[in-house]
Amino acid sequence: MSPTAITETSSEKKAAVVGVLALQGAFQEHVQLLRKAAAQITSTYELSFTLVKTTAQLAQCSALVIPGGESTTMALIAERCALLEPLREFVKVARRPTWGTCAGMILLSESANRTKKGGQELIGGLDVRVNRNHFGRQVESFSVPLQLRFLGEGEKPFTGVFIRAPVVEAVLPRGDARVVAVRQGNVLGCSFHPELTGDVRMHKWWLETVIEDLKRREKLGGSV
Ligand SMILES: NC(=O)CC[C@H](N)C(=O)O
Repeated sequence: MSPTAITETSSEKKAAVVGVLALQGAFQEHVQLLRKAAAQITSTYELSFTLVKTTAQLAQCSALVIPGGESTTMALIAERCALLEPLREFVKVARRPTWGTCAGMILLSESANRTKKGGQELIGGLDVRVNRNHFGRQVESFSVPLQLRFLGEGEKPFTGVFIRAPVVEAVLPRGDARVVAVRQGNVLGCSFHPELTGDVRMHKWWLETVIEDLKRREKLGGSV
């Protein structure tokens, strides 16, 4: 994948693009919350947000969100648009910060069960096995207060919205788990839907990790 250029803006801020995969699912909600979160962050980077439907659009991005929706549909569309390999390269070779929510986390897992015969194409990046639809069907959707320690000690609980949500049932190669948020290097996954809460905290926290990554790449003298 070609390096992503950053450009100096008149305010001497460096511009960087964060993409939201827009093949299917709740991508608009993510864009709205990312914009709201970015407005609360002061940094030397001017972040802009874009919908990603093509390889060319992906190549502009320094980081990516993969939304909730239907992972099999998203994988199929990605395959038809020849986006699957570029996505794998983005996540696993370029190691760009990538956050998958619900179906997005399924796609970012190395292994998923309850897939149809023949299996499901995944992007991978997280050494976990997820169990799709672990928390039941659409009518069994629920929300529950979650204590997300990475948001800071003493923070009020975060509302976890679970809709046909997966669980991380194994951390590979170690074994059994029952996890709803997982981070491995540049890849973050969560079972729930922070973009449906209006609560900006998780998007803000993730964008701060993206900015850290941009700074690190700049220091290394590579592409941002
Ligand atoms: N809300 C969601 O993203 C549901 C994910 C869905 N169960 C799937 O397998 O893709």
